[in-house]
Amino acid sequence: MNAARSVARAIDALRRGWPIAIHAPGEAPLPLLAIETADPLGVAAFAPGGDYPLLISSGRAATLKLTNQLPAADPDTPVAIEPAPWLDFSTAVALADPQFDLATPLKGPFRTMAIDRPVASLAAIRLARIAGLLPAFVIDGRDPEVTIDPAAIDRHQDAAGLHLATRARLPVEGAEDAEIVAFRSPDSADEHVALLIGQPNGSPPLVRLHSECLTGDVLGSLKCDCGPQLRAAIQAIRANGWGILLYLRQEGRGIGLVNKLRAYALQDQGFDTVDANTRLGFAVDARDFGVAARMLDLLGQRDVRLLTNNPAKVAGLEAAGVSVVERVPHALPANPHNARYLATKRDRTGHQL
Ligand SMILES: Nc1nc2c(ncn2[C@@H]2O[C@H](COP(=O)(O)OP(=O)(O)OP(=O)(O)O)[C@@H](O)[C@H]2O)c(=O)[nH]1
Ligand SMILES: [Zn+2]
Repeated sequence: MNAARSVARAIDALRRGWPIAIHAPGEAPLPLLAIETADPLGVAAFAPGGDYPLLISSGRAATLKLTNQLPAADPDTPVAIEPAPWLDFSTAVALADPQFDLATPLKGPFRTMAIDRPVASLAAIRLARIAGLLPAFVIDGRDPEVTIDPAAIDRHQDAAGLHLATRARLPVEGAEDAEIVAFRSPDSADEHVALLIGQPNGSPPLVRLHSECLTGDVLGSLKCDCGPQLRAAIQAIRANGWGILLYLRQEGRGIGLVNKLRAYALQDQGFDTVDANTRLGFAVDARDFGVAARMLDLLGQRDVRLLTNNPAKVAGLEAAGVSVVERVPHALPANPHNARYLATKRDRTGHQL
């Protein structure tokens, strides 16, 4: 089966609570069922013996103190938990979902076990993020119908298939001469867009990489700085003469809307934006700026002036072959609701604010 189709089928199955199996070359198949969408009947059908191991990510395992270590350098690193008589469905949910961490003490003890299918296990954690689900699975049940090769999941992340789909004039507030360009890829359903503002004048464009933030961009959330940054970027590009705003469909720094809102719920409990992502089992920043580099390439731009406070964006673009000739700061005034978020970005994720 075509790789893109197999990823789409696997995502669909996981989101419906159906099992899938990951077949990595040279490894035994890894059957799995996402805990978030499972129910007791589904688990009983998948693992009729009632004795099943779980697979979670290292950040979640470190939060649960299941490993005597900090999260692994690659936060997608998988950790397997041994079957135990007290590991029932509600305990599996508690291991997967941090929302009740503070309220309910976990039954236990839980022991980790060696990962015998490392390629498939890592692919499972990545697939959960792509599907917008918590990275936690019941594993080693009955061999399911839907199967997927980890190479298909890697391809899903690859920007090479991205192409220009269409373009049109789009007058926007602050830039009435703008043009919108939409991109598509056969490997992923995300439709990224670029807003081209002003006319090229021979100098490198002023570029803003904006990651989707439904709450900030559309609803006017005061918890982050996305909405004001989006509008200020259009103004700054217009004032510069010309440039490009890339609107990247990487909601929640790449973990998806629902997981971002789970992170917000953890922030309501007092965790900061960094620890909230880790408790959920995700990387602090799961974005891939290769997509942005490919869009710039398709627009014929290899040298850019980048509007950002985030050195990781500069590094990510450079690693993907774009030359960032200048970083232009893009800080906006704080409000009482986002002051801590901005301070965390400055103190913990290297933002130059
Ligand atoms: N996971 C998570 N994502 C968040 C949170 N707050 C905002 N975001 C997401 O962060 C992204 C916005 O980050 P950006 O403004 O593009 O980038 P940045 O890394 O802050 O760097 P700048 O270019 O300096 O703004 C959007 O996808 C938001 O949805 C949060 O608390 N948790
Ligand atoms: Zn935001």
